[in-house]
Amino acid sequence: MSGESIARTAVIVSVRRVSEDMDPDRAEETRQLAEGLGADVLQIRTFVQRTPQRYLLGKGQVEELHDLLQALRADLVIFDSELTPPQYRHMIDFLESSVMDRTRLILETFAAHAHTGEAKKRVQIAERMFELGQLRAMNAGYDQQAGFIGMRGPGETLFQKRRRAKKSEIHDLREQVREVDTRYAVKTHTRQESAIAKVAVVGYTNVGKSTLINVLAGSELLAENKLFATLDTAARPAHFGRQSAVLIDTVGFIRDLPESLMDSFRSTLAESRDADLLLHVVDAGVRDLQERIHVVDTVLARIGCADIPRVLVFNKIDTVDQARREKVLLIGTGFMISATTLEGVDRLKDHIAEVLLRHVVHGRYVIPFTEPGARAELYAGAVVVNERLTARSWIIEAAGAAPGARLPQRFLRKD
Ligand SMILES: Nc1nc2c(ncn2[C@@H]2O[C@H](COP(=O)(O)OP(=O)(O)OP(=O)(O)O)[C@@H](O)[C@H]2O)c(=O)[nH]1
Ligand SMILES: [Mg+2]
Repeated sequence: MSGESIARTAVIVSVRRVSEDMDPDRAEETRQLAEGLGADVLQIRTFVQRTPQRYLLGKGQVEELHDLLQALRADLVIFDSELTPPQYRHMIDFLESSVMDRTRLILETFAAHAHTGEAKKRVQIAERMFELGQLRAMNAGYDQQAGFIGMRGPGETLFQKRRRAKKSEIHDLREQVREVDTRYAVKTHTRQESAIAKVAVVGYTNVGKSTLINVLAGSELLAENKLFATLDTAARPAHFGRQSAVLIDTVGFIRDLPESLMDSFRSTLAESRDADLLLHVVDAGVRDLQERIHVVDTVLARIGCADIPRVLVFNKIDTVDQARREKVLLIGTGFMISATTLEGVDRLKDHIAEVLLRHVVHGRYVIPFTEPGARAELYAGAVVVNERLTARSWIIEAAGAAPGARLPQRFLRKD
């Protein structure tokens, strides 16, 4: 896998069982992924699988696909599902063109968008793990085909050699990102101690997470109309009323996110785990909105974020008509906004301020000059809104402290 764009003419193939409906959203998403890598998609072709096929498509269907590729002069065929290693090999042999499946397409997309050293290494880990999985599956397949389970043939030795090489590559790469993973852990820990509220912006890919953070924090994170534009998490300070918070931009999710990517990006994804609040951003304009919400909820649960307070944000509301707005409201309670026209953004900000306030110990502290340690504690554990001096003390107004922060409560004046 190169990570370079695949400037080619492509046909997307969607295979469904007789009992299944065509899933146009999935095929469309595959098209977006392919186009994001520079492919020119000539056609989306659906095949119906009447009986389970060892090679996904029947003999006649593979011939039909072969002829279609020739007629269109397409040099790449993309399956919008995952192929098993034997299916993949079979398609390459029979179709005489390059073959990709959904997993490879997503891996390529990540590879193409990885700009930092860290992201590049994580993608490499995912690629090696994917290849290792393919090796294992192929080996198991050969064993079954040849019927010599347990026999030590030359093929097995080669397999073992390759497997060892992959494993050692994965080990080395993991060592290289371990330091970064530790830094994540330390950062999380420090932030918990300083008790500045943390708001993680999560959601399906391309819904406008980075754009929303830029609006809320006045930042300039990369935001573009591409799936997986963001591959590194980023933190940006923002203010909601008198509350300070850190906004966290995160890697987007997608249905069937390859396991290997899920694994190698786990620590980045888990950045959201100690958030005080999750903004789950969705694109109000997509048809499969509910399914996408479900995909995101499932991943959030898997990475340990199920119990964090959550706000649904229906973004891109500028792209939908009134009828759709009403439909969206039936899907769930949330905020309708547009991160580009800014409609609804102020209401969302007020709501975030309110939620953060619920977490906050807000008060006026009178700390004598003889207790500089208490003043330091307050600065570390809360957001200082105002400070003035009298002859003997600091009078400090503080907010923004999360529950559990160590604050010099003995100096708190309740008035
Ligand atoms: N029309 C419209 N477009 C928007 C809105 N918000 C974001 N966009 C566009 O949607 C595209 C994706 O925005 P990003 O902010 O990169 O989305 P993301 O969720 O961070 O995407 P990934 O990092 O790729 O997962 C960009 O082209 C944005 O300009 C909106 O409210 N309305
Ligand atoms: Mg982004």
